Amino acid sequence: MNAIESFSGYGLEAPGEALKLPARPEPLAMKASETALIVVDMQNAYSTKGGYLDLAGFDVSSTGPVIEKIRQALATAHAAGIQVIFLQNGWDNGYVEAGGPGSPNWHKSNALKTMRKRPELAGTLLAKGGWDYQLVDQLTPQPGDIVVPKPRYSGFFNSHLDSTLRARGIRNLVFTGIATNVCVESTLRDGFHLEYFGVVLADATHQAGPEFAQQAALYNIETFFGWVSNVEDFCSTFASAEAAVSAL
Ligand SMILES: C/C(=C/NC(N)=O)C(=O)O
Repeated sequence: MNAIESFSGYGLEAPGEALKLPARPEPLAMKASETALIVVDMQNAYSTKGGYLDLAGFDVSSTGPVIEKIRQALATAHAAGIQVIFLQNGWDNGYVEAGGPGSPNWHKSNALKTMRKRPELAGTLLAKGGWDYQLVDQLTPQPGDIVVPKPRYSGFFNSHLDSTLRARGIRNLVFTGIATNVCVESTLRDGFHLEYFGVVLADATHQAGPEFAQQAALYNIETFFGWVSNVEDFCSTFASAEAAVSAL
């Protein structure tokens, strides 16, 4: 029995059967109705050539297979009745939400730094309304999916993510997206502190930086903050929830 199986709930009995997702360091029991698939920042900025990460010198040449894996996870989530949430990172086009020199974000954000270094890019990176900010064409939200804009690495800061999840009785967060070692890990860690169970589908994520950053993030998650699984196990686990939804 794992931690979730022995948990007695918080007054509301969620419908559906708890399924056991194979994961490291141990399988995780979760109900589709208490689970959200979180797609982190799958914007041109993070996965397309000519987007922010590419312009800032990070390698985005192998994000294609990640997009395909996320598509597979999305198909299963939709069919199984799992709430899908897209996080979208960025700021108003005047960059007020990015914070000025009084914010560490102004000093650490590589998007803001790149625009300061290359004035011809000013106003283009991660600005709402622009191509860089847009979700990639291959991952368009479907009716019923929720898009949560966020202005910092963690999806829980200055956003409606927590209230959106709590209002729906969601306690398990299945993470996909880019970057594993920045916004995925930041959001999963904050979720941990807010009592959400976080699991990352490793092959549906990609790091910003060298491969060791991916491995370090996954090690941290598996060892300290959550669980690590993959798309195939997620899809085969929730195929039975899918069957239950289509029988309704
Ligand atoms: C480096 C970086 C990562 N963002 C993310 N979505 O993980 C950034 O936003 O500057």
